[in-house]
Amino acid sequence: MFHSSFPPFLTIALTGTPGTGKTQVAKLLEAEGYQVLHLTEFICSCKIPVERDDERDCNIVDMDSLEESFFEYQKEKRHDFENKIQNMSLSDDEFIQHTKQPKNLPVLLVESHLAHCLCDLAVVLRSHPAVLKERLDGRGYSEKKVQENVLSEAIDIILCDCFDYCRRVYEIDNSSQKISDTVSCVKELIHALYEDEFLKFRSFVSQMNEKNKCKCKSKKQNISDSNPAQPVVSSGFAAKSRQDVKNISGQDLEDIPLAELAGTISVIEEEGVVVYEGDYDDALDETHPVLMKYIPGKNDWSGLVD
Ligand SMILES: Nc1ncnc2c1ncn2[C@@H]1O[C@H](COP(=O)(O)OP(=O)(O)O)[C@@H](O)[C@H]1O
Repeated sequence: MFHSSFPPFLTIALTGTPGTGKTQVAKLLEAEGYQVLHLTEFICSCKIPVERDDERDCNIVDMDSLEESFFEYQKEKRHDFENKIQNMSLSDDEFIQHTKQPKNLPVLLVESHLAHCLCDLAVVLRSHPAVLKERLDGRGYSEKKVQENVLSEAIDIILCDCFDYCRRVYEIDNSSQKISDTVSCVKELIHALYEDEFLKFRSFVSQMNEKNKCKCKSKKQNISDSNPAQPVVSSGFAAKSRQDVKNISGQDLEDIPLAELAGTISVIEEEGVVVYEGDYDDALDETHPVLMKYIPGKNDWSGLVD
């Protein structure tokens, strides 16, 4: 019999271009009791090797070393969670109720523009380039650094990156939101995501038991196999605001090979919306990432919860 005594413990990336609000949102969630890892602080406290790139005015982190330390940390967090629920005997419904309390939600939210490289689920905070520029101008960054970040947001660099690493990707556009609304969006999303992963996991376990198949390779892989292949549509700032971005950053997007910047995913513009059509197979073990745009109060979770 396939047996799993513990429900899943998830790590979810809270990622986005600098200035999109990751740190502030994560701090507010932490204050409510959610488990948050601020990756920049973690990199310092674990003494992960970092090289300075003076030309681009940024730090380059040794990702192998970061991965190693992060997976150890994640393992500890999962063990803590398993120890906590070890002696509770809750039905599935009771367990889901239990997780409604932030401190009981078995989710580690990892906040950083690198977080999606370490997690297989991602929430991407997005801000319109004009809004982002205003926020970054107030930070005392060099003009070049502001331009680079604004451009990166305009052409969905972080979002595209997420498709290389994550099996489920969600974006929240906070350009015209109050920060408290963004926090509510993230909360609703991570609870719904947990419930969905939990139900899929349970259904997987019972299917395995029914069929009495012990040969499953990995729980995670099988759960993600049930995601349907879908074309992915982004908020497409690049397409909507080519001229805006040119005005703001002084760079002409016409000169930039978008598909090249977007890595393995080719970018096609269709009627003002950027459609990503990708051959994700190599990067994602034949699974297809699912991108959902979060619209406050309007999301239909039926596509998410089976
Ligand atoms: N809806 C919003 N969501 C997130 N941040 C917002 C929002 N509106 C304004 N902000 C402001 O944008 C800034 C984002 O900064 P920060 O959280 O440090 O971004 P990051 O960590 O992504 O670099 C903060 O000053 C925050 O108060």
